[in-house]
Amino acid sequence: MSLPESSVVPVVPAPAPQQPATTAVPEPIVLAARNLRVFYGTSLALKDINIEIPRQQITALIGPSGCGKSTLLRCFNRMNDLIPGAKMEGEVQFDGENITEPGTDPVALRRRIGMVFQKPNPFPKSVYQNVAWGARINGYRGDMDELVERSLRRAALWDEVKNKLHRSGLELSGGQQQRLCIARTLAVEPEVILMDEPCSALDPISTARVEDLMDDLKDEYTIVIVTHNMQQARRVSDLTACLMLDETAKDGHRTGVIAEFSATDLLFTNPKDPRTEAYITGRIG
Ligand SMILES: Nc1ncnc2c1ncn2[C@@H]1O[C@H](COP(=O)(O)OP(=O)(O)OP(=O)(O)O)[C@@H](O)[C@H]1O
Repeated sequence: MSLPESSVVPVVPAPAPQQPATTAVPEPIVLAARNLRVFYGTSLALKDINIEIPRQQITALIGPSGCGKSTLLRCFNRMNDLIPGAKMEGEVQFDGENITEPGTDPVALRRRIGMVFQKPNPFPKSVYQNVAWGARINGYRGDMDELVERSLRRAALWDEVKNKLHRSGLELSGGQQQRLCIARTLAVEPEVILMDEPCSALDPISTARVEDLMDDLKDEYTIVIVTHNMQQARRVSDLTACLMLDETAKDGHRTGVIAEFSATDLLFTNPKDPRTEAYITGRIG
């Protein structure tokens, strides 16, 4: 039955309920450096490094070549320990624990803080073995097939490799190899993923896939990425630290410092430090 026109009551939207004023709750800090200095031999590579990395966010480290981005990244899982002559002073905290203390087991630490490198570096083994490797040496007792599939799905690679799990990982394209390395890292179930220029060896399409993947992964993981590509930092990261060479060093040493650390949008639209502005506008290379 149709209603007479006069009985149709116009729908007036109910007033929106008053929203309480909210302030964004900052994510808890998962990694922090406090008064960190890093030496290679007698050469001071980084000084006065103070930074707090929030959980489940993407933090980008940018800055000119040689300012210490990769050095800082490697401090977070003690990868610098593997470089003869490298030494850290100050504190690096992971979940509130100072991981520079001699009591920290770097191997156990690297299980919780995984790393993806610039150049995809799968082992010369099958796709399956590449993913299973870390879990196996850590004594994983669950269903390995399930873990391999889950890790490859999480790395957005499953559909491309599900029919070639037992082919060499080296037969994949560069972009697929990098996602395989990410799957290998995820299979160890880390909390943090450090990425050192993960796209610099990839074409634009593969780069876009890795960037999309990073965006997906931040629901579960904290990501710290070193990138030379400022557009990439802008696209993917929530926070950006801009490192610079310290202009006050008089002894000829090239020492990196953090010039500015803030929300990515802010850093790129309204940099507070003239060195950041010079870098992001291309005046410092
Ligand atoms: N293994 C090493 N041994 C000695 N010095 C090193 C080593 N690795 C880096 N350095 C020095 O430490 C400084 C910082 O290097 P690092 O690679 O961390 O900078 P970066 O900002 O990541 O550079 P790039 O953008 O060119 O990769 C540089 O002066 C570099 O020469």
